[in-house]
Amino acid sequence: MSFTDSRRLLVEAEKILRRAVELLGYSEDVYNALRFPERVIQVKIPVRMDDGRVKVFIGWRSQHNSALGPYKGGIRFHPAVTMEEVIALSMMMTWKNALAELPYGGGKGGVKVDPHALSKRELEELSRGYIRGIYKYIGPDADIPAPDVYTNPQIMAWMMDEYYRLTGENKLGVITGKPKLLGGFETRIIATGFGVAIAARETAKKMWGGIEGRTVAIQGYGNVGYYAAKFLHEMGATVVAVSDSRGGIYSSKGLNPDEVKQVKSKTGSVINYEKAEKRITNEELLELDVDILIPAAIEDVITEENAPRIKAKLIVEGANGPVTAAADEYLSQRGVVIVPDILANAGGVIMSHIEWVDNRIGGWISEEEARRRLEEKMVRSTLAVWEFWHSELEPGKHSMRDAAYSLAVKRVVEAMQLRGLL
Ligand SMILES: NC(=O)C1=CN([C@@H]2O[C@H](COP(=O)(O)OP(=O)(O)OC[C@H]3O[C@@H](n4cnc5c(N)ncnc54)[C@H](OP(=O)(O)O)[C@@H]3O)[C@@H](O)[C@H]2O)C=CC1
Ligand SMILES: O=C(O)CCC(=O)C(=O)O
Repeated sequence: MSFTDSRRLLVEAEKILRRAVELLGYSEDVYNALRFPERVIQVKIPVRMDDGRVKVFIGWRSQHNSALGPYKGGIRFHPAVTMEEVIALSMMMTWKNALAELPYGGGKGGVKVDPHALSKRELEELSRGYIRGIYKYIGPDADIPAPDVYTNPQIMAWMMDEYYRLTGENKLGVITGKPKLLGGFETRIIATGFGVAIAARETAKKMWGGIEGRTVAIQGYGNVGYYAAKFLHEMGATVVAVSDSRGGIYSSKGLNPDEVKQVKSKTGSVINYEKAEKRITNEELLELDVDILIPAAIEDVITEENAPRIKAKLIVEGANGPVTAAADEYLSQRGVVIVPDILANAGGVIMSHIEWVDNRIGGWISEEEARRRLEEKMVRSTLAVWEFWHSELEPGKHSMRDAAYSLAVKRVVEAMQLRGLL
């Protein structure tokens, strides 16, 4: 399991798109019109390190499709980021934004770097350098970045400020996921994990009548994994296992997500939580006999190889691309319900949209209102996909991913047709 084979994510994204295009009865021309990004910007970022030498980092911004509005999607700082990975993630943003009925196209950014190895000053230099490379192509009506893996509100603040220095335009809406003082919302921090928990709860209601008492295993204890655990625990589910990059822990009676978080903050990893019954590996976590499995770390963790050993009846994709197309088909045919990433983890971008609207109208939306709208939209999207799956497709033959992609791809194609692009 690693970020390394990143070409694979693009291959997977193309496979899923092809399946949706075929299901919708569109031609090869339509597939090609949707497959390639509209623009990919490569950025070379020289950073003066604390020891005096200049180190060069490479980053990208992929702008996949703008039929429904400005490009929108996060920026990832990770040592294994590649251009292909960023393109694949930007394509997934196109479908995610369309499915959530947001007025956005899809974009994504990434810098190949281990941010944990940088000092605060070096990280600021890198963040500002990235914006110097892409500022001509972004803006509140052009492309609106946000946080993703290993980026955070402070990084968004530096990036927004750099945009202002370069353009003279102090536009808060150029970037979302900012600190509260700079037009952000505290709700953005919890939004993706909260949304994952809502998608799980609504699907569990359909499958079992409710989520109370259902056992849950979560891979990844960062922004998405921790808040998914916290809210599922509050909803009455039993979180029996969690993990991070150093491994996982298991407790049959359930873990307290906040206590585990405190231990991780103090010691660096969930594995140091002493009240757990035992330590487990990330591979073991995925194969636990639980009701609900939430991969919320990295892509491609459930593949043809381990799919036969997966025991969960419901998988909710917190991460982007954690289940390969082949594993999705195999598990769906076995009756496992998989809530796809473009639906399950849309809470982050839904909240980003609320922040962007608020920035443009001068700051009127309260945290309470934002959270209410976020929950309402997540419930509506989840139920819409479920209903479409059951009324228009054949569960068993088609997966919930097929339903979500059909709805999303159709919206993008229709927008392109209206614009005269198809
Ligand atoms: N943040 C957001 O709003 C959104 C995020 N996503 C997706 O969710 C996923 C997680 O993002 P996010 O929570 O923000 O990222 P974070 O950087 O906050 O957390 C990532 C977590 O994954 C863990 N991890 C990293 N590598 C591995 C590995 N090889 N095995 C197991 N765990 C690993 C990390 O461990 P450690 O703590 O030890 O570093 C960390 O706990 C990504 O796919 C991202 O694209 C999707 C939509 C929105
Ligand atoms: O909030 C945003 O715009 C970023 C969301 C994102 O990158 C994602 O959903 O993967």
